[in-house]
Amino acid sequence: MTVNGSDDVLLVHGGTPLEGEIRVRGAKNLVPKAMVAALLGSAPSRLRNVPDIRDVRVVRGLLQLHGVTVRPGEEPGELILDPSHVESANVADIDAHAGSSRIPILFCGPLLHRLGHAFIPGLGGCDIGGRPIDFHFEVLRQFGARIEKRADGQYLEAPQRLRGTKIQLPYPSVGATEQVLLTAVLAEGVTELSNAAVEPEIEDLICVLQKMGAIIAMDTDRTIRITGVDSLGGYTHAALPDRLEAASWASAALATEGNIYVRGAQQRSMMTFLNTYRKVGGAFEIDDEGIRFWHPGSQLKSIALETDVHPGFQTDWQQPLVVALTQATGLSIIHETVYESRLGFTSALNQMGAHIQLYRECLGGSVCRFGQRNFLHSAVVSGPTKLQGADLVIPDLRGGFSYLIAALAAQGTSRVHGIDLINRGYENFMEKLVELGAKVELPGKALG
Ligand SMILES: CC(=O)N[C@H]1[C@@H](OP(=O)(O)OP(=O)(O)OC[C@H]2O[C@@H](n3ccc(=O)[nH]c3=O)[C@H](O)[C@@H]2O)O[C@H](CO)[C@@H](O)[C@@H]1O
Ligand SMILES: C=C(OP(=O)(O)O)C(=O)O
Repeated sequence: MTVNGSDDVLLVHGGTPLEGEIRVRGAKNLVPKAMVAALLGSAPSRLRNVPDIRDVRVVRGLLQLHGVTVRPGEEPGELILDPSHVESANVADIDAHAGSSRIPILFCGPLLHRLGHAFIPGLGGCDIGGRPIDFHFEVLRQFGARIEKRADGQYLEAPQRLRGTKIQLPYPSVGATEQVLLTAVLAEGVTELSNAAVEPEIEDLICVLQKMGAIIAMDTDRTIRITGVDSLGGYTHAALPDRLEAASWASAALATEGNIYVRGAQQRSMMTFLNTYRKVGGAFEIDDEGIRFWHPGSQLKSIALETDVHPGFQTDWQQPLVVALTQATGLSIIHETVYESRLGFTSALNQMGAHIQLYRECLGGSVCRFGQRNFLHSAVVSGPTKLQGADLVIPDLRGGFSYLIAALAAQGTSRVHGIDLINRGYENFMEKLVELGAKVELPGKALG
């Protein structure tokens, strides 16, 4: 199969159910962070189940700039990361990665421990809200770091060894929780973090750090206690599978009336999604190797859905599932409580024939942080509606995959622009589409 991932328009001829088997590998929201954790060790680490996605390549490049040797291991998807010669990197070289991903912010703690200073370029990531990083800098200051914002990025230094501290996050931020973990493990003394995020990817990062020699206790009330140690070793770890990618394919099966076996999908990290999938009328069957998702042929049912921090319904599951909800009978209500601007992608679905109305109010069970603040963060989806092919421009990672699903479910041909963005978090997605029988073409290229 030859696929040139740098092409940026995909022609999608819709109307064919996706059927077959694909495999998901390690989670986009864990693997790059486990790679950063390797910086903290005094010995090489071995990370398995690593997907070939852009966020991994960005972190690999940043680690190499800081003297970490990163090479493939013996088995496919294995990386060996050797931090024996960590060194300062040239600011201009780091800055070349500006805007590429959100992971560079997590280099702060490890670099402060290893070098006493760090430079963090402007962050990238999906444009789905303001995405401030104030919690990150506040906690780093509490550990004793000094931070200076300049035009090209953030300059940090640790005049002395960072000290454990007591932290209460204003909101259970995934990134800020990881920032605390990656900093506290080598800080002097105990750190107590309350209102922490507890996503499965965070638990897996804690497993990685524990393998390296860290002492981390998780309470049931979102409190994490970390007892700093003087040094850490390497780890051998198989990354947990990508529950976000798995749910995207599950939504694709539902929207296209298909049947997809997602090898690698795990029930434990997807329980909330599976409950919702069942309420919508989707069918699934779980075995030891993965989960089969399919449309059972009966009408899909409308639901009320609120995104939330784990164990709630993950916000990254929302956009692909909304496409399937355009095919459900009745009114579905979506309340997005994690990001204030994650529903803008629906305007293109409306151009395709969907009926989705956005609201500033908090629709659904609870009032969220965005309630009185003028953000269109609730939606009512009225279905079922037939979708027609259209010209689509991908706005963000999950929105992009949602447009692919919509185009595949639609009658006629769609031109999906900006598809390279999907390579940031979906490994070999075009090969997978072809394997599932999708009729897709890269203009001027062979896809199979
Ligand atoms: C690479 C990665 O793992 N990305 C995931 C991570 O993003 P990320 O770690 O960036 O998301 P956070 O959990 O930090 O953000 C959640 C909310 O907190 C706010 N916030 C966050 C930090 C801060 O300093 N100040 C602040 O106000 C954000 O604007 C957002 O409204 O968790 C999100 C929530 O599960 C997922 O959607 C992303 O896929
Ligand atoms: C929002 C996402 O990712 P990031 O935080 O990397 O932008 C996502 O994976 O859907």
